[in-house]
Amino acid sequence: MEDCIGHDNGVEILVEINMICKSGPMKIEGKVAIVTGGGQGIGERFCIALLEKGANVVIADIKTRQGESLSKQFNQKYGLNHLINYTKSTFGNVDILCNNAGVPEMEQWEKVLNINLNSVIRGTKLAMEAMSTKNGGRGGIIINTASMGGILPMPSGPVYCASKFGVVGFSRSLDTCYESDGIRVNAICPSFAPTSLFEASIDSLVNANQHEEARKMKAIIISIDQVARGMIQLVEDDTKNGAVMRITAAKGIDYQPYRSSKL
Ligand SMILES: NC(=O)C1=CN([C@@H]2O[C@H](COP(=O)(O)OP(=O)(O)OC[C@H]3O[C@@H](n4cnc5c(N)ncnc54)[C@H](O)[C@@H]3O)[C@@H](O)[C@H]2O)C=CC1
Ligand SMILES: CC/C=C\C[C@H](O)[C@H](O)/C=C/C=C/C=C\C=C\C(=O)C/C=C\CCC(=O)O
Repeated sequence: MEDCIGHDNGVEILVEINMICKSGPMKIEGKVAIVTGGGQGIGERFCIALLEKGANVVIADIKTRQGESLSKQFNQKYGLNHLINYTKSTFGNVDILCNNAGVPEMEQWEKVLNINLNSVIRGTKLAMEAMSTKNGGRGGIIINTASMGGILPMPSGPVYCASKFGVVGFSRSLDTCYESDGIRVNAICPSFAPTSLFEASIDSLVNANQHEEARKMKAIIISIDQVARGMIQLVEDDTKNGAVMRITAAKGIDYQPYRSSKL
């Protein structure tokens, strides 16, 4: 807004108009995104969706046919810390972080918590340092992939469920960071989607003769593309901060309602 209307309330109007202009949807084209677990499944669709919107996408994955050597190199050499520094030094900024990597329930339950929760916390903290307007960054958005298993109990995967409840609580607790650092943090909670992780979970149930539980999970399956559309909605809508998006067969994309109380 170059020219001034000339009198005091003109300036107020200018400020007001500026504020209105600033609240448009976040433009993804040209932004820099990181997608952990981007080698397949939901993460791969996240990469495609962000690429289709013109973002530069850094894929961090330990197991992908196409870029396995790069991913291994990435992960061996860089890890999350170097991943973010590498992204910032290569592209100048980190604007979007999808903490998406995850593993299903397994015997080594500490691994489930380490990857599904600790890495989400670590990645969020590191990205916030890179993104924060307090550190010369330009702000940004962090999408933490939780699960409907982060809202509802999951007898078939109690530790997995605990990790996802943790992701939801952690993400919701960071809603003050938009005001202080220009960073929005949201959680996305898909229901069952046809990926390797889901298939591994079905196999475990079938092997344990829990055929009815497996049938129930398959009955409420959603599409991976639906999840990617939900992620894009969270990135583009800058009114979404500390939000918990649900993606279910029954209700499509909606948001978990919470009482506004905080501790
Ligand atoms: N598929 C489903 O039914 C649902 C999945 N989710 C969540 O979505 C996210 C993505 O899972 P899916 O695409 O379904 O599974 P997937 O197994 O198809 O893809 C997960 C990707 O993450 C990668 N990964 C695992 N550990 C990693 C690590 N330490 N560092 C880097 N990459 C790592 C894997 O190599 C894989 O490429 C996970 O957090 C999962 O818990 C949430 C709700 C539903
Ligand atoms: C052990 C892990 C096995 C599979 C994990 C899956 O990958 C995924 O993370 C878990 C999904 C869990 C889905 C659980 C319930 C889904 C319920 C519905 O979709 C019910 C419909 C609406 C509920 C919303 C409401 O209460 O209004």
